[in-house]
Amino acid sequence: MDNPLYTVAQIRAIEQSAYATLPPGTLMQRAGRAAARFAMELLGERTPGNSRPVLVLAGPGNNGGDALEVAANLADAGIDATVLHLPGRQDASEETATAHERARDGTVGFIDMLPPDGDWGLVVDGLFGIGLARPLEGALEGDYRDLVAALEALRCPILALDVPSGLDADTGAVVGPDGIAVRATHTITFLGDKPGLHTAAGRDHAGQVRVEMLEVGPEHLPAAGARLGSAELFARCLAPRRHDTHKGSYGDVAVIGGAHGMLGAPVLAARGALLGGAGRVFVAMLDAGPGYDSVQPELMFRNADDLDLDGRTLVIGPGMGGSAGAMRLLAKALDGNSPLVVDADAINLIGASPDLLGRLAGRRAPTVLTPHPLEGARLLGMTAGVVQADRLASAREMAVRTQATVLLKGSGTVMARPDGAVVINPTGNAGLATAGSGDVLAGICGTLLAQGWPAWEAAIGAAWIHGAAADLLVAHGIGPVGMTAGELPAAARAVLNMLVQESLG
Ligand SMILES: NC(=O)C1=CN([C@@H]2O[C@H](COP(=O)(O)OP(=O)(O)OC[C@H]3O[C@@H](n4cnc5c(N)ncnc54)[C@H](O)[C@@H]3O)[C@@H](O)[C@H]2O)[C@@H](O)CC1
Ligand SMILES: [K+]
Repeated sequence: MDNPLYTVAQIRAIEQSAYATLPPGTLMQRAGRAAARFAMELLGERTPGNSRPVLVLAGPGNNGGDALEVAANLADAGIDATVLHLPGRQDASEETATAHERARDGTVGFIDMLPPDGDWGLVVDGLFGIGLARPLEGALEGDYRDLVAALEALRCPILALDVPSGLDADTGAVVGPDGIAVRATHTITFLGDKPGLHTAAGRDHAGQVRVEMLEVGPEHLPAAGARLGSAELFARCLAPRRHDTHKGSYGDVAVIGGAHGMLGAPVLAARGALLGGAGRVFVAMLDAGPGYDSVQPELMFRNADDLDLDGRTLVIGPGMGGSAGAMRLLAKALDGNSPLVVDADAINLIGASPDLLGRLAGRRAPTVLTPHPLEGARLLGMTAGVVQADRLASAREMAVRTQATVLLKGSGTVMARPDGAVVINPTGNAGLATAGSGDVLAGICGTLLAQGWPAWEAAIGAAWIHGAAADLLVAHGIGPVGMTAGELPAAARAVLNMLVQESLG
């Protein structure tokens, strides 16, 4: 299944192309019908026979027109719908004006302000969609800010039309330095899915996303530069294991890191690599550390300076620090021909050294970088805030500068390639916001490279499997609160085996 993600500019182009073949207002009417159906599903799910009214928030533009259509459709279905309409200063479009008339002519109720004691069965957010041009603000502009803040206190489902109001559909950032956006439980998005619903603040604001194409056919759709991840994107790498194999058949991983005081990081990465299926896994410590891992005694511990790096997949950086020794080892790893995952301190070192960056960009072997936003920011010479403001553009820029596959961690992990292709990972949860989970991810990425996966599939697969492992743990009550990184490798192993099993059909 292909899950394209379109920019606002592309959605506008799809709209224009489709409108050229349709009578005016058709798409808005279709959007209104589809969203009203979704609203009724949500009302039905809550309590059968729920008679609490639906509050529909309608803004000044066509997103508000969609909302008015929803209200009219709900009223036609006998549902008590109340519209809070904030018309704005400019004239509404013809379609929105028509939708307004339709709602006015029916049994829809209209109010001017949110009653303090409203008891709603559902709120429909049709304030702003892809036309949001600036942050939501106060009094002069119709009290959008206070209205959205007041929704936070409601306990009913909130269905956002197209995009939760206040969220940037391209980036997933809340618009404005001190901005606010609707926190929806569900979003029905029109004419194609949008990256901003799946990364940065997007996942928290969009809730569950349903894509509604409004009967617009594929001939109107452009090529997407970004897509939402799925197991199908790496399915071709999921080979069942043959009987006649041995540990050498599944690759060696060496995790290089572990300066004094940070010895756990490479061990976590190594456990991720081992349970992810590599034949043999080494932990190459920079400083004297433990001789073995009592939890996972299969791991082989070496001094980093003594380990032969050739013929192994390397994961370099976890807990590595920034010593001269670390730098020397990193230069050696970058110059070699081994598949490589560059993580944590190794990324910081590259960010501070044009020489190391040059060696990285000159590599030929498969290479994946796994920065979190701050490491990514160091690589680009900017702040983490700037990276987060546009995660897709930042990841693309990192991929261009490093000529490597980049996996930018965070809610809605973004994978980017130097040619500009982007995938946003859909799995995972807040349980991953814990020390060491990134080390395990680097280990999983390394183990997939060691088993022969190309860099792109290894990055997409590692993010997907790591997130799905966290989702599996949550399903068993292990998180999101209190999930630990050490619990991830076994869960990732379960996910990987399930995927292999499923790939057999
Ligand atoms: N693109 C399409 O083909 C379709 C679009 N539809 C809907 O139309 C929406 C886009 O409509 P519009 O382009 O009218 O844009 P919006 O309805 O998202 O908002 C634009 C309006 O809001 C005002 N505005 C923007 N930011 C503001 C702010 N912070 N405070 C106060 N006012 C602000 C603008 O001046 C303009 O009047 C989509 O998101 C979707 O919901 C649907 O009708 C289906 C078809
Ligand atoms: K909206």
